[in-house]
Amino acid sequence: MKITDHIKKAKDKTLFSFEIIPPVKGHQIQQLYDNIDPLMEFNPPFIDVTTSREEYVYLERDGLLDKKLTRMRPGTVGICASIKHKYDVDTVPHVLCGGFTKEETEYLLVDCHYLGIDNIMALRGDAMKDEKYFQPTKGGHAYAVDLVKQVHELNCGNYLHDTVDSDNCADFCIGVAGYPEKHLESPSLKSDLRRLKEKVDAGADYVVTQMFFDNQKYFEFVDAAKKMGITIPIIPGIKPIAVKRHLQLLPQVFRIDLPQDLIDAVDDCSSNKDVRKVGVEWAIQQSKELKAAGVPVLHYYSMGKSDNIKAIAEQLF
Ligand SMILES: NC(=O)C1=CN([C@@H]2O[C@H](COP(=O)(O)OP(=O)(O)OC[C@H]3O[C@@H](n4cnc5c(N)ncnc54)[C@H](O)[C@@H]3O)[C@@H](O)[C@H]2O)C=CC1
Ligand SMILES: Nc1nc(=O)c2c([nH]1)NC[C@@H]1CN(c3ccc(C(=O)N[C@@H](CCC(=O)O)C(=O)O)cc3)CN21
Repeated sequence: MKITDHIKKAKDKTLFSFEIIPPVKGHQIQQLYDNIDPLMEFNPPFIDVTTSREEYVYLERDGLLDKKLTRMRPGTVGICASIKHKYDVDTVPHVLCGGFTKEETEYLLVDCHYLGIDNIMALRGDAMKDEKYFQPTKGGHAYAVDLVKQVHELNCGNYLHDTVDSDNCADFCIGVAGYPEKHLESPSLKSDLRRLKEKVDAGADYVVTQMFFDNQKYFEFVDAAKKMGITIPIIPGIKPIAVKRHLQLLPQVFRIDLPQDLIDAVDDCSSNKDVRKVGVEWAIQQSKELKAAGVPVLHYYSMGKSDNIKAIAEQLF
């Protein structure tokens, strides 16, 4: 079922969802299930599965270093299919521009259609680890808006190189990313919102936000988006701080600000076990306020061990 239909069906009730990252290849999918199992009692209507960029690895061969390009965490669509089958929930694969040609993306979308996947998160993707800026892949899209257009066209039976007149067209519901504190490459929040509006006009059905730790930023973003004519659901993304290092890492990687009270509380912790507790408590307070404001879904970035997401969900769902 489409995310937008889940939201409509829930009426004014706030739904619970989360996001997971595929295991490093060669590792067991059971690890993933072990972290999903405890969250299923909160009835997530959907689970997102991220896609990681390919990266360079250096292999030693006969005393020389051989540079190879490889994807460390492949399997997004397969994991979506297996989770959908095992738990009977909708799954949302993250589809990236970076690392894929348009043709590869078309085939991936066809797989999703055959697998009964109804939702696609359309993203540009980050720069590769050793690149300073995002470089479009040869034959691939440069911006998420172009990927949204491709999915939208495919929904209409318009493939890249042929049109199919069929009553069995895909009908993907399309999610896109939004940035309450603007995307790192954008010159201003307003320019970034204009880009978001372009994605909506191209066919996006809902937005999931970048993590934020100050709800005011989300509320202002939603207001500004509405003023710009964006009326689709804007789902807040929540990440509980888990280790002291997140104080530096999260602002650096995601270009978001942390409120001083949260920084002080984490600084006062003598162990990462205490930091995890502070992170959970902060996320609970954030979630309660967002739920009271009537957000459609609370979407958690789990990305690993799910004990903290469970502790939050227990207080809210
Ligand atoms: N791997 C994953 O699962 C996830 C990744 N992300 C990351 O979020 C980041 C951005 O992705 P999206 O928001 O989907 O990308 P996007 O293409 O919508 O925007 C990327 C940047 O380009 C700008 N932009 C957009 N269209 C433009 C145009 N025509 N001309 C000039 N600038 C333009 C935007 O303002 C923004 O700064 C990436 O770093 C992506 O990987 C976000 C969520 C999940
Ligand atoms: N720019 C960007 N890239 C992404 O891949 C991404 C977003 N934003 N925002 C939405 C989701 C959330 N994602 C993530 C990815 C990693 C962590 C995370 O906490 N990672 C490390 C710290 C960061 C690092 O070392 O690179 C961790 O400690 O778990 C959280 C959310 C993936 N998505």
